[in-house]
Amino acid sequence: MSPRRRRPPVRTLESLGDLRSKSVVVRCDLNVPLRDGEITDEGRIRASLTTIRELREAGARIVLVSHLGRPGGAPDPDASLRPVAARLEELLGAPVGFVGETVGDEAERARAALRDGEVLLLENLRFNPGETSKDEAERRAFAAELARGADAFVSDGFGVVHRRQASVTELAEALPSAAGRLVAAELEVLRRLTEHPERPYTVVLGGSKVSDKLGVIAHLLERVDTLLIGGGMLFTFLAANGHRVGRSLLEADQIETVRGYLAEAQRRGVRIVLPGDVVAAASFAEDAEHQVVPADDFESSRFGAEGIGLDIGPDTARSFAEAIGESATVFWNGPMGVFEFPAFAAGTRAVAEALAGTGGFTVIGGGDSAAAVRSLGFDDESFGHISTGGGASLEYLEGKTLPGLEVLA
Ligand SMILES: Nc1ncnc2c1ncn2[C@@H]1O[C@H](COP(=O)(O)OP(=O)(O)O)[C@@H](O)[C@H]1O
Ligand SMILES: O=C(OP(=O)(O)O)[C@H](O)COP(=O)(O)O
Repeated sequence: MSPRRRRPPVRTLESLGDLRSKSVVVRCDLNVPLRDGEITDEGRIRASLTTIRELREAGARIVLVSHLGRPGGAPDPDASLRPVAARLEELLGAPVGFVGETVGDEAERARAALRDGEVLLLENLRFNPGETSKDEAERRAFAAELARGADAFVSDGFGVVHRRQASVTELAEALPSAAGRLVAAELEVLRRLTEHPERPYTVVLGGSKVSDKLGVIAHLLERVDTLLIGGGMLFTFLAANGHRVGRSLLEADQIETVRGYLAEAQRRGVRIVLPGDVVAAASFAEDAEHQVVPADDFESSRFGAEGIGLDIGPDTARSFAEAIGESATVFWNGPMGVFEFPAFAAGTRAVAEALAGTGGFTVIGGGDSAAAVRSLGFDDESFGHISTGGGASLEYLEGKTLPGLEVLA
């Protein structure tokens, strides 16, 4: 097992001193799922309230910043945070101002007009190329604009602490900075998973951010007993085992890497459970015709090579549930299928039921995973913890130093 670096604790709000009449920029992760402009899961908004309330009580002038989706550095009306401001105002029970830009004259005026305890939300950070630029100087320049006129920075967007982005890393360096209450609370739970996970320890991986998340497997193999692979991720594994996967999500350039993971797992005695059956659909659509097929013969469905895999099959769901039931610790990130379409939600539901039914310690991470279990009718209390960050918690669990935490140490 590779040596575990001890991670230094992050600075908390106390380190910022008296914030009365101070302008405080707060990085939240208000990246909520939207459908036809409606918020379908408001978990991340609710999770941000503790810090905002505390700063209001302290008399700070609060400037909230967040991203929503991946608009790619240019304005996109479908990714506006305006609906989030309206919902935040209701949940907070206090006015939340909104301006339709992140930086610029209008944003500056609104920031300067804030009085003690007032809250302003700026438009989507990712409408600006500087936010996600690979060039550090560009990120620094954008962070300097965000920092203008501010006295302090609070990092509370746990879902993005694994990103080296202007509002996460460079902004924290530009101002006196500290972790907010959400980030501190998330780290508290994740520490329990990294320091003394009770065994057997199972990690369930799915979702669609496959290229982001495949990389964590190398390090997870040093830490877990069992890995269950579903969601969009499973097809790269099937391809690595020589199977055809029609038009399913596939990271072709990762096939060799995945073969390496499979070999390494065998060497280490880690069990990687791959689906035995999957649901093939005629197209990526809510009402698509579909059929259960053996995972090793995906193109045998009536859709042939045109088929697209949208869920794990019922046998797989049963075997995943069994493995979860035998585990003392379970971490799950990424839905097992396209749960937003009821016809392809059964795998995700089965895994959620198994987690809810086990006596072990269970953690679910990720915006869509959290949205999935809530939309399927599970209470947050059915699980040990629901983390607001999927990629962030996975990278934390694999032992990485996360850039957004390093700058707060
Ligand atoms: N087989 C699949 N093909 C395409 N998308 C999938 C598949 N399985 C799950 N998904 C999608 O993955 C998305 C969530 O992925 P991701 O963002 O990685 O999870 P999280 O937000 O929980 O970290 C969901 O919108 C779901 O529809
Ligand atoms: O949804 C998020 O992450 P998650 O899907 O890993 O939970 C965060 O808002 C980060 O978004 P990003 O993966 O576009 O940087």
